[in-house]
Amino acid sequence: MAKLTSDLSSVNPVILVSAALVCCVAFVYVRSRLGRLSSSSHRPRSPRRLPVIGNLHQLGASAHQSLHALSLKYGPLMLMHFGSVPTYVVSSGELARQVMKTCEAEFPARVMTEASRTLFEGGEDLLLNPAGTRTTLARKVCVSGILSLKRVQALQFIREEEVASLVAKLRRLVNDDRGARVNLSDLFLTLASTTLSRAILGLKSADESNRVMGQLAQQASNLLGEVTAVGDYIPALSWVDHLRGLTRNAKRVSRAVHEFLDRVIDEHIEKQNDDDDDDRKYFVDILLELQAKKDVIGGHELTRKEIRAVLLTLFIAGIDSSATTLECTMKEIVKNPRIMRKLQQEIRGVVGNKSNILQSDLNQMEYLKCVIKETLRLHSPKLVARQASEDVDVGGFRIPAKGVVLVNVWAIHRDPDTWDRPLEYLPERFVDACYDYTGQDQKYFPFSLGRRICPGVQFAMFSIEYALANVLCWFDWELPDGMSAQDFDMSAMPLHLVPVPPSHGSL
Ligand code: HEM
Repeated sequence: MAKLTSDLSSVNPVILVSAALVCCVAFVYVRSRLGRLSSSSHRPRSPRRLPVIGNLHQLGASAHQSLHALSLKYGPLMLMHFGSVPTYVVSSGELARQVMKTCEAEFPARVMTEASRTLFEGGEDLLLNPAGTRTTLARKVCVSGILSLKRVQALQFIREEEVASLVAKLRRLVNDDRGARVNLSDLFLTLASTTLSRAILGLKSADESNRVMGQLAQQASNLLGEVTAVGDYIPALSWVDHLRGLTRNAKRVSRAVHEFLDRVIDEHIEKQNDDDDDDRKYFVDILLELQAKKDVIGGHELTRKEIRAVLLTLFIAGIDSSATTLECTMKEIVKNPRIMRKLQQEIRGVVGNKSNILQSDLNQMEYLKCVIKETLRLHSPKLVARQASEDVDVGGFRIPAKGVVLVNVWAIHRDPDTWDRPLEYLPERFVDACYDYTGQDQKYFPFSLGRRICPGVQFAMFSIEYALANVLCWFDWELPDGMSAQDFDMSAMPLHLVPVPPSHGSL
């Protein structure tokens, strides 16, 4: 002890102070490491991030693909930071089910961006960001009112007329200019847009207003898909969006959409009393009736703003998704001539000598249904977002209130543990398989799962099956300029194909 004391007393005081300082620093470091370790055990793994931008630099041109590649390293639930927004990325079916179904009450809302707040007049949209009874109201309005099976069937005349007009256009082209190619991307977009404009607002397809609404819906949809709004991720830099004109553009589109919808709603209010034909009621008429009843749910009366929001949501949700499914199916089957032949044989076998296809014929087209399911496996919406309303545990990790979750549907639909040859287009995988669109299966959910599942499934399916059956029954399809199926590039936009008279002759 004396030795020790004397030894210590003989040490230079500068060395003593330095040693004490080093010990303090070491203590603080070890404590902070231990602290971080204990809190990170409740946090998923994260790729390394940069100051300010977080992990934004790791998102390539296709965010879903970049996120999938990172998830292979960091696991099926990883934490990323897009600017200042902590985002939990889910890449397994089991975790997707937990977020979207088991914990659906804790994840009631989609994520609002500056563009959606502007378009939906402050973000109170019933469908994008609902809360409480408004959610129930919105779902009721959509599911049992405007998108019910009865209503969707009653509007079959619109699908028939619009598809007949597309077929007539193609027939004229084949007769007048054989071998000419058509821009199928454009034709499908117009078909989806005119069909929905008629069903939602009753706008006649030949009217200028139908075309204008289609364009406005497209602009609104582009705004919502705008991932480059810097302010959504780094609020301090939102002035960049002002400088780039993004904010001004969103306001302009929002104003134009609302003025347009207001005009149409007023016209329908004027006409409401003269027209009692229930089968000719459009979605806007149903909403106005619900508004007039005033007792939709708990005495809540639909406001004009809410009606506009529901109408706009239907346009945005319905047009691109339907057109993309039609376009991707045609791309996949021109790339796979065996599938095209098998499908045409089925369709033509069912239609026989009839000169038009009936809605009831579609029930016998089993292979057509498998083809569409396979298209939706590979080409349905890629990322679905949710925001937690309170702290919630997912996969053993705590996601805090306001935490954003991105479900990578693209990756789940290609999971090699679920799907044999996952990258190949094989409609046969759905023959005798029990996958459907009801969101029962965590491995396959192109229309989503849980309480936010797409309420437009039936409308979409009737429209897509009917359009494809017609386009494939009355025409054969070739690639332009003698291109072979192997050389066809799936990512080529727009899709140009050459319609020719069917090999069995009748056009
Ligand atoms: C192939 C075509 C379609 C696909 C693949 C599709 C898929 C989806 C998906 C994945 C969602 C997101 C659900 C979520 O956030 O969990 C959604 C929402 C929605 N879809 Fe569709 N959809 C299609 C067509 C349609 C059509 C034609 C309509 C209307 C006529 C429609 C109306 C809606 C509405 C209103 C929502 C919002 C529901 C809510 O927020 O609760 N969809 N759709």
